[in-house]
Amino acid sequence: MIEARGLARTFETGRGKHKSEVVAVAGVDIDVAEGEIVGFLGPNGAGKTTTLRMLTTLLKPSAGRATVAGFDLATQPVKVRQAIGYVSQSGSTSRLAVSGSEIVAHGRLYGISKQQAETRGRELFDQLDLEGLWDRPTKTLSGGQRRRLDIAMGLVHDPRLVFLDEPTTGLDPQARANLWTHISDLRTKRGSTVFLTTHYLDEADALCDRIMVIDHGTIVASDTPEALKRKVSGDLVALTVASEADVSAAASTLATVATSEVTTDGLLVSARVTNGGHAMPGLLRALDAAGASLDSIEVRRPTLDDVFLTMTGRSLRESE
Ligand SMILES: Nc1ncnc2c1ncn2[C@@H]1O[C@H](COP(=O)(O)OP(=O)(O)OP(=O)(O)O)[C@@H](O)[C@H]1O
Repeated sequence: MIEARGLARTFETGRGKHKSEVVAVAGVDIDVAEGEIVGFLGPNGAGKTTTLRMLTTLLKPSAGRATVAGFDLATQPVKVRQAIGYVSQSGSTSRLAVSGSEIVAHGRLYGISKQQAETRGRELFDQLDLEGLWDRPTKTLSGGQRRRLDIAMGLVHDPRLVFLDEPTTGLDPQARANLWTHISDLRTKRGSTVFLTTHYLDEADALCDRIMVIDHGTIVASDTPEALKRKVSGDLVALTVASEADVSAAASTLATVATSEVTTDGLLVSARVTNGGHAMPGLLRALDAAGASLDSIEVRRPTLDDVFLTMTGRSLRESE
């Protein structure tokens, strides 16, 4: 569905002697198969939106080439546009419009008849939990309803490939989880391929078959969420000791089973351990024998944030 090679974009900023270049996307290769839900993850300013805007023909690449939905980005941009749906970060619904007429007008822009657009629009309202809102002014919709209307607009011409730019930003947790269900339904009920950007790790984890991580305009990882997490060696074991006097005994005992360096922060002593749950009984006995008193112990499976940390040396949350 998407095959991009060396896709790059630089921007010129400033004037005269203040002129400089910003490398927004440094040359990325992207492959997305039919029916996949792929998440494009990265901190603010990493190059997600710029990549999406290039793939949707809204921005000319400075270098590289791509085929999108079977058409060449450079030579067949109109065909690409007709074959894809794009839901931007800010959405495209006017606040002054009425929901149903907005979607019909949008369908007309794609060259489908008024009647076809109305039939498709009502079907999408049904699928996206917007029943009863056809005649409602868009300004009276809740944030979640408005976002789902944006998605319906992006789907009215029945595209095989849908691009969603940060679909759940600004929604409350319940509306986000609800939208995730609708996004996975796009694949199961409509057979759509979905390429979405997000900075929410839980969203990428819950929704995507595959995740591509972009940082400073370069793709630093691309795999299933599970495979990415497996690349981080070991679970995090975090011990909170009872007093400062226990720190050194706890640290040296943890070091005997750790696969990473042991770090200490106040009363917290932590390290990565292969199969943390399995190592726990032996570790507790050894801590006891070493005379280290504990307040609490936590074993945490690697998260996508740990993946980002391993790949880039900083936390995705920090970099935001
Ligand atoms: N029109 C422009 N002119 C100059 N610089 C730009 C322009 N558009 C984007 N950039 C720069 O390119 C880089 C990538 O921006 P982009 O919007 O693609 O990031 P992003 O990953 O989508 O970020 P966010 O999560 O904040 O939306 C940033 O440094 C940004 O400031």
